[in-house]
Amino acid sequence: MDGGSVRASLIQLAVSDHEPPAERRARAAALVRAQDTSDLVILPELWPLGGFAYDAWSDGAEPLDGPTAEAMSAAAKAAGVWLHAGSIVERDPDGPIYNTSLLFAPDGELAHTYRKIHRFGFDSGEAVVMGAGQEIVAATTELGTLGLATCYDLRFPELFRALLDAGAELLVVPAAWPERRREHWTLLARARAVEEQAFVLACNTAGTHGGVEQAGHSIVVDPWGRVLAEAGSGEEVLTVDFDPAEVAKARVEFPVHRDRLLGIPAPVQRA
Ligand SMILES: O=C(O)CCC(=O)C(=O)O
Repeated sequence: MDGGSVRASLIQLAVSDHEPPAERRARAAALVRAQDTSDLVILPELWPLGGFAYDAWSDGAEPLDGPTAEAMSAAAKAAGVWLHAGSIVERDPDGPIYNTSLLFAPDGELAHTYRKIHRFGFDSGEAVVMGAGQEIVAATTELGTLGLATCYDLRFPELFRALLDAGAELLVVPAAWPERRREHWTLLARARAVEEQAFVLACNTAGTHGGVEQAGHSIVVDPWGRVLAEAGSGEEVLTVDFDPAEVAKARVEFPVHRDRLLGIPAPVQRA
């Protein structure tokens, strides 16, 4: 952090079916280590196995001290950054598998985890084979308070309102969002930034896996809904500098949250 400014790097990793997870893990770790001038580094959702590679999840699931966590902890420490390492398929020895995000501190400690609350897939995939997270996670760091959400969560404004109430200033959203609905991705990222008057740092996947082309277009939006940076479709590292103090300033300058109706009146029944 330099004079109030935070540098964030979003690693929009390409995920394909032909790259073995161990190779992708080594590649991701090298990319994280290279971001040693950043304060915060972010990877996408389920990048070790693939967000749509359902068949690989059961065998490839890993515990919170598994190979991905180990590699990411070492990479965060080597680069000296806060690392939101995207999410893994977490094997809970006492329960189902989960879509779990990992946040590492600059000393390599696993500071927070977040199990995705809204599972995507309706009657298939994640919605069927994974457990749902039950906890809202807002992580206090020297960069600001990070509100954690994952991919499909972006469609549920009530989660982001709860993150606001928990103090979130930077909303971090790793994703494996398909190209087919790319307009929704950028629109919802901006909507959440405007509603919560917060920065949104949304890191998507590139490439094609499990037969699903990914949208890329990772995006960083400021509390006024302005797009500070947006990636293209392929693999890239999107780096942006911003001042987290802009959140408090925006909330004072345009104090919309003051007008929240916490007890919305019941609908009027008409005969
Ligand atoms: O909501 C969408 O359109 C995509 C969500 C998704 O792909 C996911 O949550 O993994």
